[in-house]
Amino acid sequence: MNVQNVANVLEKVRQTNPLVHNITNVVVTNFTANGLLALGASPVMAYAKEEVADMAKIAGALVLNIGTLNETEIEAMLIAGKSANEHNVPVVFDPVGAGATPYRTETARKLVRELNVSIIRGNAAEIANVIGEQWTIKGVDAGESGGDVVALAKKAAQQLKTVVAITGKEDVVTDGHTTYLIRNGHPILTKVTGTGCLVTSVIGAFVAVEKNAVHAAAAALTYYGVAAEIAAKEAEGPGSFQIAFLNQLANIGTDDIVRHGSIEIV
Ligand SMILES: Nc1ncnc2c1ncn2[C@@H]1O[C@H](COP(=O)(O)OP(=O)(O)O)[C@@H](O)[C@H]1O
Ligand SMILES: Cc1ncsc1CCOP(=O)(O)O
Ligand SMILES: [Mg+2]
Repeated sequence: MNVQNVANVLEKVRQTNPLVHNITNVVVTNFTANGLLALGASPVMAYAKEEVADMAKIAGALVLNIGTLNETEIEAMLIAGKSANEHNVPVVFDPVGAGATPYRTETARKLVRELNVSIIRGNAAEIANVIGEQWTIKGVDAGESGGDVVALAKKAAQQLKTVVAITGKEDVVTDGHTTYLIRNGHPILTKVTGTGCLVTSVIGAFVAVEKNAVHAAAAALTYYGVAAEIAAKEAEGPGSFQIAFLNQLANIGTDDIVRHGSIEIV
């Protein structure tokens, strides 16, 4: 996977407009739908247990996010996830806040235990908590906490038998064997709520068209980071950044990714 491959996967998303079924949190719902539309994907949010199995099976990917979890929603996630698994629809999981409360941690573990998750995407602290590792958060950016993020990602991938994407100052994607490091993005992403949740759904759109889950996640994170870098140049603060970022998710193309993308195997 190199920058040209990243651009190729992006073009495939834009040409095929994959349906991404999200069961996500109430904070980020609108931003996620708009971000997926800007990318060129087709977002749908569907939560009722009566319909999630039917929606998941026609989707290109199912994205599960426990940001504002409750029992009704978790029940729907399990029904949707089992339907996706039966119909070979990839499941992408964001364990928002794992470690913050026992309920979140236990629910995240239950979902990865009971479902076949293709990709789990979180910050370092969340991924560490899902696998029961100690991880100290210093400041906002868990990725800067001094721990070995690559080692953590590999350990999580081997333990959970899934592709793991850890985001932060640098992003790591691994299946436990092949590991990519992506050095794109901008610190202002941490000043807009939902930028982690949106990138998980963007990974969903990419894995809908690129079946190699490591390649899909690495491509999505590179594209996302480049869009953020370009948007940050024209933003005065978090407010105008959010708008500029949505614009750049739609506007950037092959040239921008080839020029600014930073993706390497480590
Ligand atoms: N310090 C940083 N510098 C550059 N990009 C960052 C930084 N922190 C986070 N990002 C980017 O912000 C996006 C969201 O990641 P993150 O903040 O880790 O998610 P979450 O909000 O779930 O904790 C990712 O694309 C990541 O690469
Ligand atoms: C603030 C908040 N509270 C519960 S979910 C949520 C959004 C988290 O979004 P992200 O993980 O993308 O920063
Ligand atoms: Mg998050």
